Amino acid sequence: MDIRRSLNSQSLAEDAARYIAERIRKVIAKKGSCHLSLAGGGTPKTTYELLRQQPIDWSRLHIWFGDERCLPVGDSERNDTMVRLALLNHIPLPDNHVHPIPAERGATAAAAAYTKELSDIAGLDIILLGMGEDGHTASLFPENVALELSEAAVPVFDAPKPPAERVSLSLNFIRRAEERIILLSGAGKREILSRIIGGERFPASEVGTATWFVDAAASPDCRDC
Ligand SMILES: O=C1O[C@H](COP(=O)(O)O)[C@@H](O)[C@H](O)[C@H]1O
Repeated sequence: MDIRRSLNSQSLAEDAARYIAERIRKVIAKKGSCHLSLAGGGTPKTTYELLRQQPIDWSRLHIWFGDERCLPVGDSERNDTMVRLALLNHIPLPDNHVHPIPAERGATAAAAAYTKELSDIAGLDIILLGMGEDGHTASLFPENVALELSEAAVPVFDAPKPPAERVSLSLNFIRRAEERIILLSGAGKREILSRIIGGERFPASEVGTATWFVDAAASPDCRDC
């Protein structure tokens, strides 16, 4: 596992924002555009706020989402609401470069629509992911049937973390991206990370090769924090 440790959540956000910006620039230099998928939840918010200050040719970036909660557009618990407030509202990105998951239509219809939209591109260049305290990533929860589905975007029901109905990129599709970056912050993540390092399997450990940005509180090797 490629684990990059940061002192605290602020330095994790700084380190991750710098790294992500550098990766985006590399992809744009090579391909002319970059398809980036973003994570939701609380962990990446500061990273997004710092990412918007980085020198990036935003006109060449496309934003996708790793998962969405089935709530009305604009709901404060939606992942795309957080991403708009922290990043998208502050950068000159063409409207048609933002690809929200239409989760307000319900999980089944939204997953089908997003799978269709994703079929227009060759694949994602970079996927940012988080990990929950139960080892879930995107909206792929341990033992949930969505883990077995192979379309690009899949409906998720019975998620143990509210709301129960969600849409997620599938494990299959996440594995096919060019690059994965996982952000982990806080003591609540330490036990699961330690079990993953010890060889136990959780959805977050199954995404394929990834660069893990971990702060001291989440790090099993940090005895004093
Ligand atoms: O519900 C979700 O949880 C994970 C982890 O969130 P965090 O608040 O613990 O950082 C997140 O990656 C995912 O996008 C989100 O929908």
